[in-house]
Amino acid sequence: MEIIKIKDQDQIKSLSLDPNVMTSGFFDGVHLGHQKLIKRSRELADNLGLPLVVLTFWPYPKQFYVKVDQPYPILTSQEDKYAIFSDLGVDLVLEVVFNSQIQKMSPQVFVDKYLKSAAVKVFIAGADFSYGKHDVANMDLLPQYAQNDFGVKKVSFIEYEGEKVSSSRIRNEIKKNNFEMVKHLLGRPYTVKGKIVTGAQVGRTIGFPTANLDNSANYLIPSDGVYFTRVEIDRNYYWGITSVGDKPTFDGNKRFIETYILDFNQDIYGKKMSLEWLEFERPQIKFESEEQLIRAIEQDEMKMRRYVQTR
Ligand SMILES: Cc1cc2nc3c(=O)[nH]c(=O)nc-3n(C[C@H](O)[C@H](O)[C@H](O)COP(=O)(O)O)c2cc1C
Ligand SMILES: Nc1ncnc2c1ncn2[C@@H]1O[C@H](COP(=O)(O)OP(=O)(O)OP(=O)(O)O)[C@@H](O)[C@H]1O
Repeated sequence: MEIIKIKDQDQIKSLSLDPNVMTSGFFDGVHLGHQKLIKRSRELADNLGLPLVVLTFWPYPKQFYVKVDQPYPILTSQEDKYAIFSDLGVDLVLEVVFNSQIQKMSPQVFVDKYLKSAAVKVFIAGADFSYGKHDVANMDLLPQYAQNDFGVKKVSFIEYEGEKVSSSRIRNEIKKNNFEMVKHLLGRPYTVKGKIVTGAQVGRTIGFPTANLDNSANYLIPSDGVYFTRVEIDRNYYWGITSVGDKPTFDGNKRFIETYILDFNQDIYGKKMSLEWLEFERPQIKFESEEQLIRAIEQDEMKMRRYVQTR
């Protein structure tokens, strides 16, 4: 699978692409709905004997529509997203640099520059695919902008338990710590990845070493609390207890994602770690003393060991 970054609006034309089937979206999470859409697109492309192109974006277009100062949190990194695309048989990814210029582009110019210039024969997407402000260029209006240059195929929504599978639904379930439901909607467990970095380095030691996850990739992290997790480092798997919070017992003011890895004692600074969220255990507590915190973590560990035996 080839990945081409599209930095300016006339670049696609200069690529002189072969006629293709194209689908498009941000695909955050590459959830079950997205997977089904890509599989259908692949089948269509095979039937027509054409390659499959995914037109996607970076950064997250939602950022430009929802007025927030912080980058919008993601469910999947671009790297992981593209690995799934590749497994699903995508031939080419066009990653368009999304900016306010594209946001303001008229639907017709968008269709001309990004679809027609890419030699699209059939554009296939879910019923809610829209470009620009809502309902400006949606799947029903797209044939008008296509002007018979390409066909448009609308795919009906994939549902789970009677409700549309969507990234926003998955976000809500993560916020509610419903990791089993999230697993069903994603088709895999919710996993965040990042480097292990040094913590506050205040030199305090409570006898529970923790691996701090650097979340500069800006994954959506569950709310403050203590969680049972599964950790992957160098393709080895371990059980972990992850604390998300600002160490209220010590009046901390910085949020950490720190994991105490069971039966583990290695120097792992700088390594990449994957954290799979299994279960919420308890909220963060401001303990009266360090002693009480230590007793609580000992309890956490006992519960985790019991939990592991049930799996
Ligand atoms: C399993 C676990 C549960 C934790 N729960 C809490 C908590 O409820 N309240 C709190 O203030 N800190 C909690 N922490 C964070 C500890 O305060 C922190 O790991 C400790 O202060 C060491 O910090 P340091 O890395 O800065 O030395 C927890 C840590 C772990 C590993
Ligand atoms: N449940 C679904 N079934 C089929 N296609 C879907 C489903 N959800 C999204 N799609 C389609 O997948 C493509 C990518 O979706 P995109 O990332 O743009 O938004 P989204 O997943 O619908 O967002 P959200 O989940 O936040 O509503 C679009 O063509 C969209 O219509």
